Amino acid sequence: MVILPASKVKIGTKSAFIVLLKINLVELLLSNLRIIYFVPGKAGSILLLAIDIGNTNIVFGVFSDKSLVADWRLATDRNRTADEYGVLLKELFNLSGINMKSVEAIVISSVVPPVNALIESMAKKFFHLNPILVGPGIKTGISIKADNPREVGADRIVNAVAAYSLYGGPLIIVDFGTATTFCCVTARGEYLGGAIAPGIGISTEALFSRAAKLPRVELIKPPSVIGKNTVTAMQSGIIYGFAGQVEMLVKRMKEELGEEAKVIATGGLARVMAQEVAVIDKIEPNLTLIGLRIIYERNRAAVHGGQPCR
Ligand SMILES: Nc1ncnc2c1ncn2[C@@H]1O[C@H](COP(=O)(O)OP(=O)(O)O)[C@@H](O)[C@H]1O
Ligand SMILES: CC(C)(COP(=O)(O)O)[C@@H](O)C(=O)NCCC(=O)O
Ligand SMILES: [K+]
Repeated sequence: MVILPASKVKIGTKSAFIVLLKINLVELLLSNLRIIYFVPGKAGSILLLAIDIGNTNIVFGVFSDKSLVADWRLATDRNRTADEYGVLLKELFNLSGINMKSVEAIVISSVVPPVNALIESMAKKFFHLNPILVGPGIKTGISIKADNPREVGADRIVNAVAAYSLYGGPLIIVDFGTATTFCCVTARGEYLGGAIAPGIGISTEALFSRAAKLPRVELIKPPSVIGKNTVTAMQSGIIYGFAGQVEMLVKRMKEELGEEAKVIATGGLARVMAQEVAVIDKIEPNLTLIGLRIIYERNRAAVHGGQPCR
């Protein structure tokens, strides 16, 4: 919004000044309406808090209906207490101008079981809600064809739900998290399985912690594939090495699927990698949060009888 100070409006243009003033007043009104619209909780809307507990980060997403209105990342730390997570979250809600009391449901996906109880007790104490944990008994809407569906990481299933709902199948989902996971979904929405590789962050961590002369490097693309110094040589090995890993696995998976699958990338390092990997069709940074929202919708009637779960 632009408010022109009266001193900047030339004398002799009184009517222009009035027009400008009117435009500014209308804009002021509209921008305030926008603020009310975009800061749910203030407008009394019902919110869903989706929590994705990964091995490196816990991602929190607040949905107002289908829109993600805020998302925050906190480090996964099993030594933190429920109170500490609660206070951090309260602060983040306040900073975003969202009323915590407007959260009517919480849905959680976790691949770090020791942290579950912590986050569940935070949900009870700070939100007065019993969260839904994605796991056995929760309807996902996709059929899992892995040998043992119970052992598949909840984040992989939630990603598959979101990607299938957004793009249809066949699909290959690549999640650049603590591990790099590859998941295949058929045209009919069946989860087939995939691959689990050591993640980029933990692999590079191993490299510089185990080799005395190798420094910690920034994960950026070097000027050339042939590195001219230790840092650029490491960046080349990491960026192009992992790009090659993705290309090879995707190529072989497509061959095995026998169909031209769409490739969707997510996870903390998806953006960096997608620049170097031609086979990635789409980046969805919030794929897991989107999947959690969809799963909540599919289960809300069964879990709460359609009522808020307070
Ligand atoms: N916004 C970000 N920008 C750059 N790197 C990130 C970002 N978020 C996470 N990372 C890095 O990506 C890796 C995986 O993170 P994340 O996807 O949060 O893992 P997980 O889901 O396993 O907790 C980590 O090495 C982390 O440091
Ligand atoms: C493969 C994973 C470690 C990935 O976790 P993340 O990188 O998101 O922290 C997680 O999905 C997991 O623990 N899965 C269980 C094994 C499986 O999916 O078969
Ligand atoms: K994850």
